[in-house]
Amino acid sequence: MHAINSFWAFCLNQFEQELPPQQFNTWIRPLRLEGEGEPENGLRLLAPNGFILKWTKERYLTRIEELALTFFSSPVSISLLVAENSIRPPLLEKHIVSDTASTIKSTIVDVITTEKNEKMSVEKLAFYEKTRLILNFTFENLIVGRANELARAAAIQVARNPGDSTYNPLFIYGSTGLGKTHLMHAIGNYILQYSPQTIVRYVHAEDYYSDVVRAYQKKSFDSFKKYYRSLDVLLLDDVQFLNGKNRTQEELFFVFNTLIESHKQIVISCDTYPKDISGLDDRLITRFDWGLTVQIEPPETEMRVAILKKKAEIDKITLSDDVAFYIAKHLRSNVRELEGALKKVIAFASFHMRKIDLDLAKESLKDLIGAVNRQITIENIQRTVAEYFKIKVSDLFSSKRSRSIVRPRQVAMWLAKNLTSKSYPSIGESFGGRDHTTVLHAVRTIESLRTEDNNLNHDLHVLQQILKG
Ligand SMILES: Nc1ncnc2c1ncn2[C@@H]1O[C@H](COP(=O)(O)OP(=O)(O)OP(=O)(O)O)[C@@H](O)[C@H]1O
Repeated sequence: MHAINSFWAFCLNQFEQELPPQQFNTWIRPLRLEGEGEPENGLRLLAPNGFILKWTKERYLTRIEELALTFFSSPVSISLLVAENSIRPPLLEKHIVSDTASTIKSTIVDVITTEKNEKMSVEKLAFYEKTRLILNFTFENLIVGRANELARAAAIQVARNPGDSTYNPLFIYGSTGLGKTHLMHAIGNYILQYSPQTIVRYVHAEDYYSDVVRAYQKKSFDSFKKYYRSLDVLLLDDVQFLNGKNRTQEELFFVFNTLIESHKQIVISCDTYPKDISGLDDRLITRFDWGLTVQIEPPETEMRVAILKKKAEIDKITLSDDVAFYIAKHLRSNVRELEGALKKVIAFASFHMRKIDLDLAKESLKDLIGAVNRQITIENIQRTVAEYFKIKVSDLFSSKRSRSIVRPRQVAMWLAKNLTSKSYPSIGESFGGRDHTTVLHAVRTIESLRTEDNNLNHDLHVLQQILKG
């Protein structure tokens, strides 16, 4: 691999660890390296459009420069440019000319127009950001197989005819990491591609809940309601997170009714079938069943291989069949895990300046695959953490709130999330019947603390080594 390619693989890996996935996927992942070459010629990064260019320059360029200094031990010139053949929605020109209807419409059109001239106000950028759509999550990038063909077909119908009552709401369910979020973003991206004036908003249920709380605190319920009720397409992800949040559910109930009555499209994702969602108002559950409910199942081996090849192709990496089969054979439960493995292989190859072959894949994944085969259990994690921090296992289940207990408990939850395939609710259950939001909070706390706390990082490292054996 060329030095610059290796550096960019290193950079991607680094950003992925430092940024929340949403930010990484939106701003860093779409950047492409121009050409290949030696560091003396500098690093040229291509952004697919003006917004990404501006945003990345403002927020991440300094960090890329720092990483270059670490990697090459000398400064490297870095230029960020808009890709010349950046993809534009086919109907865009028509919309730009003909669409003068409302301020919101023209704002979107303005934002898109600026891809050419790069003159962009922060408000417009923020407005665009409001859709929260990950540009790479498209139908083109989604591999189809038996596991998701029905869900994908339904999603395409929705994207072509948003608001059609046969598919409204579209309810997509399946366990974690199987592509529900990807499919929702694909719907949003497709609609905006062909009809950029549509007001599309992707929102994770946790963020919807935060919006409700903020509206309460700021006494801005009117604008909250107005905003959500003005959407043409609402994509609500992981609705199971609204478990027990009654006030938020009530708000959603009204939004739901308003949108459906005015033939606006709603797409919802969840980890279970509507009737199995716990802690959710029956009125909502019944409504979730009004349109079409589709499931995504874990992909079979051939589909896992195809997904790996597609991901490699997006990253401009050649992946031979034997390597793809090796990874697909060993990691079966979800696609996110597969992607993680592929990234590990790519990073390993770039660090060691080696080509990706079966030996390298085996070497770079021996910990991961060993760990999966050894089946790390939550009980095992609890025992190991208790021993390590010299507390009792029962303290991890208890409601004690002293710091000496709370932190190990959070660490144990973080390890459970990272080393097992258990969902947040099931981890909560294993820690004395706690709510999944407690687990989510613990995982986020540890994620954020570890970036600045070296001792904590060390503890996490050692514990993972012990658990992986
Ligand atoms: N069929 C597929 N083809 C290509 N990539 C896929 C496919 N299914 C899933 N992925 C990828 O797997 C990763 C995880 O998918 P995603 O986040 O959509 O899962 P999810 O079902 O929403 O998970 P969660 O319930 O944890 O939110 C994403 O990077 C997505 O692009």
